[in-house]
Amino acid sequence: MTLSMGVSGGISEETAGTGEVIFPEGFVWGTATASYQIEGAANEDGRGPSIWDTFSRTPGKVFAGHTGDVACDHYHRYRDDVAMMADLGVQAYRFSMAWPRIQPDGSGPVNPRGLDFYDRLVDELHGHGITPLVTLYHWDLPQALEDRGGWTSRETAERFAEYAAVAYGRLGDRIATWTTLNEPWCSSFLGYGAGVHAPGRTDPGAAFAAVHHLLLGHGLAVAELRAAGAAQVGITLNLAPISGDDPEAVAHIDGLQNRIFLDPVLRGEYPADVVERARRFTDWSFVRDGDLDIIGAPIDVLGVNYYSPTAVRLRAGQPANPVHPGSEGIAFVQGDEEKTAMGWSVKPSGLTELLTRVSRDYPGTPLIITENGAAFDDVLADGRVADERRIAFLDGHFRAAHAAIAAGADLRGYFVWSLMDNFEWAEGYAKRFGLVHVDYASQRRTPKDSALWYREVIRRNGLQA
Ligand SMILES: OC[C@H]1NNC[C@@H](O)[C@@H]1O
Repeated sequence: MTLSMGVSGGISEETAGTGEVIFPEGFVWGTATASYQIEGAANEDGRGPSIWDTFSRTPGKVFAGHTGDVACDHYHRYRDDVAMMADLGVQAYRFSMAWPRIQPDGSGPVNPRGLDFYDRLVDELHGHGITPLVTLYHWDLPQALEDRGGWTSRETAERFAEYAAVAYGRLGDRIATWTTLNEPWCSSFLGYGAGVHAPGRTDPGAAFAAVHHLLLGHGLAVAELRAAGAAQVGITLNLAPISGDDPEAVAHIDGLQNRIFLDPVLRGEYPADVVERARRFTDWSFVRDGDLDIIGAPIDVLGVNYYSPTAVRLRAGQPANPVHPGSEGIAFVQGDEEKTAMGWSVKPSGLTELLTRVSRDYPGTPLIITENGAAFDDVLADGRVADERRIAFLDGHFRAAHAAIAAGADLRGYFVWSLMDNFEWAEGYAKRFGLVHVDYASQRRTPKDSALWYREVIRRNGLQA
């Protein structure tokens, strides 16, 4: 089953507010994870070091010095985890492959034992009737490539395309949907600009070079995947609706958060206003003739990750937010909405706004919500996690997604982040996003109430009144 199969049947008559909501026939319900966040086995079966192995070992970078060395031990427990997904009725599973497992140095020799793991995982998924959706890169760049410049270097983009071809060569017969990158905004602006993610660099110029080479890697990988016969290719972007009273401030942040990725991938051009504003940090000389044609090659599906909206306003004297180069004088403000354990505003209507905007401004590409979910301070008591706030969060966002479909968005599926609690990057294991609770000492999995609720949503293909 491919994930962008045409959904048949119309939208049920949506009842306003909390009424019954039924999604189109064929709508795909899934869960999502990423390799470094769940696999563990960091030094097993030939896996090489990634920038996150290095970063998490750098004192002060990750909460309490947590690392992905063991994580959820998914590398060894994948059969039980897949069986657990099947029990929850999950129809599709979004996971990422660890480049350093497949090419320990990021180039050259392939590690067959790394590919063997994904072989086993994909066969287990198919054995349970669960459709795989793979992300080729979810931030665990081989350290050897970072040592040669990482995403600031054009070479990394070229090596990424080679890696994509290797991965497809082994698994292309069993994976229909291939997405190249997860959230290049995080890899570039958090990793090279603000330094709060691996590799921990704080150089805005490097961040813009990373933006370009990540996108070039995407385009080069799409060409390899197409040549190899991939059924569906795409990319996942973390996007947010930007609101505020000052149009220039909104345009500035919308440009850095959204349009600097959407425009190249879906229009084959960088937004002129972003290029001009960035000239104080870069001369864009890393862009070569023909690059934008490569980056803008058509894709079959756009993955959208949404968590929370962004609101900005002008504030005299406000220092730049290091995550948004050049944002002096722009304050990031939060409303009085409920907050998650990450401090993020809960605003389901932001999802409707985002999906309808993308559909309006970038028509013609089917959308999948590849991540949406929330961290709350879950408590396991008597073998149960009564995570009613997560249920409310998901209920609201599912309704918001349905409203976007009713407004014309071509939304094909929804992957809840995350299947299970896992390594939340700089927050380590302190933040729990899972539908399933993980006791890291025992590795015991406990489906939360939200997982049992989600099972009913999937069975019903919608929400009860
Ligand atoms: O912060 C929650 C998630 N956001 N998107 C990327 C994932 O790796 C994160 O865990």
